[in-house]
Formats: sequence, structure tokens, C-alpha cells
Amino acid sequence: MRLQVMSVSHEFRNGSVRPALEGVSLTVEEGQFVALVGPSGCGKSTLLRLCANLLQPTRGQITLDGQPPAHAVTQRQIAWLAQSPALLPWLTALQNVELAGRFHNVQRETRLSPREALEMVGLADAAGVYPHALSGGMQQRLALARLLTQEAALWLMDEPFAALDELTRERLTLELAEIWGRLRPTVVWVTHNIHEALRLADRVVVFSPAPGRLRADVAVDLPRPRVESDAAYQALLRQLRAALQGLPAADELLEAR
Ligand SMILES: Nc1ncnc2c1ncn2[C@@H]1O[C@H](COP(=O)(O)OP(=O)(O)OP(=O)(O)O)[C@@H](O)[C@H]1O
Repeated sequence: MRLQVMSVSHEFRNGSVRPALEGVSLTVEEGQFVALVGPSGCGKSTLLRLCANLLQPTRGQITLDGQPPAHAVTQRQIAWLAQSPALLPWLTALQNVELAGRFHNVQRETRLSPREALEMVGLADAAGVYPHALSGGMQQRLALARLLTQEAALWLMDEPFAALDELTRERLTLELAEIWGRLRPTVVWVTHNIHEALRLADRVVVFSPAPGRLRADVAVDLPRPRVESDAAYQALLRQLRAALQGLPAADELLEAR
């Protein structure tokens, strides 16, 4: 699914006017994995919510395969994963996945069965376990399995692994990169972690502090799995740090594309 964000600005108006995004234009091609990074409050989650039709832009336009996001929502083409896995505590792991599959794909044959999805995220042995008995990492894996059965064309991911410990987070990031490589949905991934962005994404988009504007758009042309010690990885890391810190190099990055 191709995502186009065209000159989008968004202001929250609860008593006062709070600009959250200003003049953001961005195209994410079908099957591309784009990470959004930027300081806290720069509007990353707002952009995801706009793409999911949970908010309407104050100015500008967003399209998914040329249609307004509402269309993709009714077609159940958008999957959402956030920090909190939002599992149903009275259902087992398998039942949680089954329920989501039924809800999202009433009329379609799913490519992945709930059991296959559990297997894919390494939870085959936990099918009969209730969410409270799963660790934080396992709960997030379960949420990922649920997302996989939805077969959505666009995955909107709002720091899905941010609440996990560093090791679990790294492991899940690698697993997710592998799953994405097999299914190739379009992904927009919000993160504070530039290593996570560099491990996963085809492109990293950097936002300025609030109200968020596009500060840099960096292609990550490195083979997967990405190796942190590679010189090319380190060069990209420096570019991203410079962009985040607002050094002059950031403007060059933006102009270079
Ligand atoms: N419902 C809302 N009403 C009013 N202001 C809001 C609302 N949601 C977000 N904001 C404001 O909009 C700005 C952008 O918020 P947003 O959550 O999109 O940022 P973010 O980049 O995702 O932040 P973080 O990295 O901390 O999650 C912030 O100033 C925030 O306070």
C-alpha cells in the first residue's frame, strides 16, 4: 500500500491552539519500511493517527493507494501496534489471535492461520496460556501474532517495543525484520531509538522539535541483517545524530534528496 502525506499540518484545539505538525510531505512506497524519529512531542504519533483516520489533518491531505485513509480502514487494510499490547485477559493466547483474525478478515481466506502466526513469533508452545502468565516480551509477540493474521497492507507501529528490556527489544526487532521480509507490508514505525531505526528501516525520516517538520530523510541502503560495526552503518548513525541535533549537516541531508 502506497502512503502519501501531502503538505499536512495538524493543530490540536482544546481551548488553546497547539500546532503538532507543520507542512509534512512524505511518500512511502508499497512494501517499504520507514522509521520516524524525532524528539518527544514532535508529532510522530499524531502522524500515525492521521494515517489511520483517527484524526483529520487541519491542512493538507493523506492518501493510501490514492484513496482517503477511511477507505483503507473499512477495507481493514490498516494494522496498529503500540506499546501496550491490549490483549483480552479472559482469552488464551491462541483465542486472542483467533478473535482478531475473525474480526478483521470475515470474508477472506487468511494466508496465515492463528497457529502459524503464533509459530512465527515463537509462541507455538504458549497457545493455551492466558496473557497474565506471559512476560512483557511474550505479550508483545502475541500482539504481533494478532497483527499478522489481519493481513493488513499497512502496519502503523507506535514504539511497539519501547516498554521492553533492551535484550528482548533487540531480539524482537530482529524477528520483526525477518517477518517483514517474508510478508513485505508497508510499515511506518515510530521510535526514539536510532539503532532500532537503522536495524529495521529502508528509510529513516527525522522530525524537528514541535511542531514537527521534516528535517531529514535518510535512505538506509545496507544489507540485512544490519551490522552495527560496519563503517557504512556508523556513517548513517552519525548522519542521523546530526539531523536530530539540528547540526548544519541536517539541512544538507534534506537537500541531498
Ligand atoms: N489529543 C491531544 N490534545 C491536545 N494536544 C495533543 C493531543 N495529542 C497530542 N497532543 C500534542 O501534540 C504534540 C505532538 O504529540 P505526539 O504524541 O504526536 O508526539 P510524539 O512525537 O509522538 O511524542 P512522543 O515521542 O513523546 O510519543 C504534543 O505537543 C502533544 O502534547
